[in-house]
Amino acid sequence: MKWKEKWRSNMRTVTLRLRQNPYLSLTIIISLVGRSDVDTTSQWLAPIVWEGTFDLKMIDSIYKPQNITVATTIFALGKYTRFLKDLLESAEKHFLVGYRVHYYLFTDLPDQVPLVKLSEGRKLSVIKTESSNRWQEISLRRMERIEKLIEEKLLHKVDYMFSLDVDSKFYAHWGAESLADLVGVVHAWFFGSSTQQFPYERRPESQAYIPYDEGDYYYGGAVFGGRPEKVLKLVQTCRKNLDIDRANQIEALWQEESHLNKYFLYNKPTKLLSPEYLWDDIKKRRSFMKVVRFTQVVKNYAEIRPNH
Ligand SMILES: CC(=O)N[C@H]1[C@@H](OP(=O)(O)OP(=O)(O)OC[C@H]2O[C@@H](n3ccc(=O)[nH]c3=O)[C@H](O)[C@@H]2O)O[C@H](CO)[C@H](O)[C@@H]1O
Ligand SMILES: [Mn+2]
Repeated sequence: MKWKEKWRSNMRTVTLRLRQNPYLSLTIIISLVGRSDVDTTSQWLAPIVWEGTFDLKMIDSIYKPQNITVATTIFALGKYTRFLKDLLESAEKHFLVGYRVHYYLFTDLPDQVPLVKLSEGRKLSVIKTESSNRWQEISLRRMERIEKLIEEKLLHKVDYMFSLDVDSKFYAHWGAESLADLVGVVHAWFFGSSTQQFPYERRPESQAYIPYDEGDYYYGGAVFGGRPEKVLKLVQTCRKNLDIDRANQIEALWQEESHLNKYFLYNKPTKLLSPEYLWDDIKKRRSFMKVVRFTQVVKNYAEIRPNH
């Protein structure tokens, strides 16, 4: 066969394969052009994880042989227990599949924890926790509870950890590409906004204060993680600053999320997860979102929270 004929026949096969598998075409296009539509590194050269920026096979070949365990804290107090079933079931389908995951579930209502079948190597521990009559308090006290858990159970025992909001659901793959020393997620609603528009705490009286001329990203409080010793420093600092604020009778605009943003401003995350890792069901899908991996589900705030 002449080389021209051979070339034509090869191209016919490639075209046919691509037609049969549109996902393959998309993967090839993304890998050819990369992600020129979004930033894939921060100014301090931390990767920002987007679909099309990582080779999963390569990543799994690094982490799988290490037989790592990833602890995951979830708080479900009061009526928020209703989110557990969907969150856990979807996590078993998409979250670090094939890895050891230990869910630590904090709740005041252990009886309402649904029975969800966990895959091999995965387990769930329930930690009985007192509730509060203010949702703000429930949310921000996660910091001190995670601090205690790390000190008592996680330090030097697990490799990585995440804290996840319970009013959430996984829709697609979330794997080992998300692991690093210190991990934050870029908040979907403030991705692309100017730093002046970020809802950082702007009152100098609060420990979470960030002046208008500072800032780089706005991180969501719903997802953070990393190595236990790094997360310990984070939650400990936030807890101390929350204590000082409490003594001064001031509560930051977005509670612990404001303190988290202050911490990340001066202690940069080593990996940033794109809004693929924290989208919102009520938010219109944008063209840069090739995949939605994890989202906040719709909730009726007035009905579900203990206060408004
Ligand atoms: C998407 C995102 O980044 N969300 C953050 C945002 O609002 P959200 O509206 O997401 O806050 P939220 O009502 O989901 O509360 C945060 C979390 O606290 C827990 N919870 C809260 C109330 C309750 O009655 N029972 C209960 O268990 C639960 O785990 C929930 O996921 O701001 C909060 C602080 O103001 C937190 O930083 C959230 O992580
Ligand atoms: Mn939430």
